Amino acid sequence: MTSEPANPPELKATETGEARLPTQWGEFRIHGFEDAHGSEHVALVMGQPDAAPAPLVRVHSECLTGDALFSQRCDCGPQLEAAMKRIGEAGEGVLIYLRQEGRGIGLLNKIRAYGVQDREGADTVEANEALGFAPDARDYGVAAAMLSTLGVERLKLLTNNPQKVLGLEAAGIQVLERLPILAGRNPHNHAYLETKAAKFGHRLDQD
Ligand SMILES: Nc1nc2c(ncn2[C@@H]2O[C@H](COP(=O)(O)OP(=O)(O)OP(=O)(O)O)[C@@H](O)[C@H]2O)c(=O)[nH]1
Repeated sequence: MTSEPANPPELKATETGEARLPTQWGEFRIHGFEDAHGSEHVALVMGQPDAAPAPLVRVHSECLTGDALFSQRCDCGPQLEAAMKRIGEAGEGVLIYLRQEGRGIGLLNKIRAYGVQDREGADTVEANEALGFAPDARDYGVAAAMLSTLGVERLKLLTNNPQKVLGLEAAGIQVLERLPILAGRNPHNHAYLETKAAKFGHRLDQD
């Protein structure tokens, strides 16, 4: 018996519309959502995950530099591609794309944090703190609300981040299994990945 989530997911995201989204990994349906702060998020849905006992799900936080601009400072772009490919191969699943850029501090602040890293040799946590931000300001309640709306409350999660598992579970989602997603390691993101493992407990050991 689990206690009630502190923030009921149904209060946190409103679905605004859906449409076809053909991709190189197959056809998804894209669902738009707006959260209580007016931020816009999307879910890509393939197959009938609401009818599956535990569909494959990726909850991906926005990274404009990695997802769209091919940055090698992080592993975000290759992880996004790997997740879409795995859902495509499974023929079923959900990719939640959360607009929580820069672990929730926003694009412009992430670029300032990159500057602190470049100038001072700070790691990603130290750079956030030097600018007065928490190391990770994300909230997975919105993702949980989106998943609940899509009828997916028990799932297998593609992530290396144990905080993501705990965050979703705290918001009422049952994560039956954590599946590693190891992609995009390169010489420019070595320190970034090591900091994730050392300071956030990311599981990168299956690489
Ligand atoms: N503040 C900050 N954010 C960063 C930096 N590098 C990448 N990010 C952000 O980190 C987030 C990474 O998100 P995800 O890939 O969903 O998640 P994760 O916590 O790495 O965990 P995984 O599920 O294992 O990938 C994105 O929002 C990026 O914009 C950085 O140096 N500083």
